[in-house]
Amino acid sequence: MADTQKHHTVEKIGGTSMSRVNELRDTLFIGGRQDAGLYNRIFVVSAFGGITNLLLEHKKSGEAGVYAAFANSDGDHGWHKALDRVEREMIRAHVAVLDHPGDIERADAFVRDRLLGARNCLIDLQRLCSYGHFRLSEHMLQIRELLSGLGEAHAAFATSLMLQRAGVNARFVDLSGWRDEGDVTLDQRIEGALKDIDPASEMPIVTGFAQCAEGLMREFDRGYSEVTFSRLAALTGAREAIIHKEFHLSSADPNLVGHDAVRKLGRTNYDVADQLSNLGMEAIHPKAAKTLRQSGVPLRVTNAFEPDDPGTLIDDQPAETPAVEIVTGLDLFALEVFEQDMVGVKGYDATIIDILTRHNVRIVSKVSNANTITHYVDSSLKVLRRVEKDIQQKYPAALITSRSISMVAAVGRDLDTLAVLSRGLNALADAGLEAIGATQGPRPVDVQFIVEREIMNPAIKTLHRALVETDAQAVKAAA
Ligand SMILES: Nc1ncnc2c1ncn2[C@@H]1O[C@H](COP(=O)(O)OP(=O)(O)O)[C@@H](O)[C@H]1O
Ligand SMILES: N[C@@H](CC(=O)OP(=O)(O)O)C(=O)O
Repeated sequence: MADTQKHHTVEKIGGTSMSRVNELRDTLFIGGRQDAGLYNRIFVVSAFGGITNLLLEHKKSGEAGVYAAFANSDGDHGWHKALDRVEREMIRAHVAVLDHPGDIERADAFVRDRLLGARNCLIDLQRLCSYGHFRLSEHMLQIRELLSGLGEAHAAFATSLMLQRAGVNARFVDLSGWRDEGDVTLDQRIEGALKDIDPASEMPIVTGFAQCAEGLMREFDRGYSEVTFSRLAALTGAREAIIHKEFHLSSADPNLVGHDAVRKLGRTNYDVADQLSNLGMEAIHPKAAKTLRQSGVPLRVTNAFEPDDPGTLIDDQPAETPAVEIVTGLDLFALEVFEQDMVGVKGYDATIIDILTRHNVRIVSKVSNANTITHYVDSSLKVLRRVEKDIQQKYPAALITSRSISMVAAVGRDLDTLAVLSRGLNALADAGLEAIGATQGPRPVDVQFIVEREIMNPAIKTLHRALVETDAQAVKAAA
């Protein structure tokens, strides 16, 4: 790309919206724009909805995709079926968004070519590793990267076909490292790919996955396309970084609480965005938020399907009026370690954390008292069993239990004057819902309620009604 421009924006489209990318052609991409007005926008796209789940593993349920099937295959070929399924679903995804038979044919060929390449690569690797000198385990990360890159490359390719057909000078920019030899950093990968592109007259459609020496997967794992997006925005000095979502960033999931009950977040800050990421809401990947914040690029989250609405601006500003901004929930496990001898002895917590870190378990929150330490963790039960075994080995007398629970959190800026904890508990009790626990830290940015999994959704609705809808009415009445 020619010298640093301040005119352009970098815009990300997530998987859910990508599955409807045809609806965005005449609005977000083209709309009323003509000629030069179309450009100075760099798009970073995720794989079509559900494709990465099939390539790797399901983000929520953990159900095996190609990667997981290959990793557990012990030389058998069960993963081939998983790859066949990816092929069918990729084709289904682009058939749903492309109109022209010529484009569909090219996209079909693209899918077949890439999947055949990936399949052969995995077969060769499996054969090589049957010799014993080569360990499959040493290549798992590269395999994960090879597989995930397929999803974004496919989506970016199909989108550029769609736009070219509509007369846009769109260009497919593949950062996935396909058949590429170079060992480049993320910055070099991005700069190399953009160096001969003029965004003032071309619209780059960039893959959300970028193959690089740091290993996007190793550092960030799922949600990586926001990392590519934010790095690209920072590196090119974008005027604004924009994430397009299926809905406005709302006070709760509109699909759950109701489209009329939720309200759009007009503005919020990075502190709130970090809490949301921690709760799996992915308003933005925390590492991506950091990059944008540090480089001074403003972040906007919009509804992709309402391109005239400015959406939510995320910056470093404090709140104008304190309020609960979002109610969201997450299924977790409560890993409880109880030992009478713990009282007054140091080191238990550090040991548990050590073990959790070794097993790569994400800690969402924790509570402790004299003889019990409970970590609320985002993990599969399988991994948690290994964690329990390791802790038990260290502390043979400890009673260790893992219980499935949900955490429902109310997040907002400056919550300290709002009595969120007590009002939330009362609202739950009034609705006949029991909280197993509740916590509020000294920094007034979130309050967490622990409930049984079966009541997570009713608890979200109840807390949203009490803490967002009622407060909004009160503010309106007072005005
Ligand atoms: N507070 C919220 N605001 C908006 N959407 C939410 C919220 N909480 C959950 N969601 C859900 O997130 C889903 C996916 O969001 P989106 O960011 O568009 O997808 P992707 O992660 O694929 O980019 C939406 O369909 C919506 O049901
Ligand atoms: N498709 C990848 C990368 C990503 O960030 O997706 P999305 O933007 O749809 O959350 C994943 O599911 O992890």
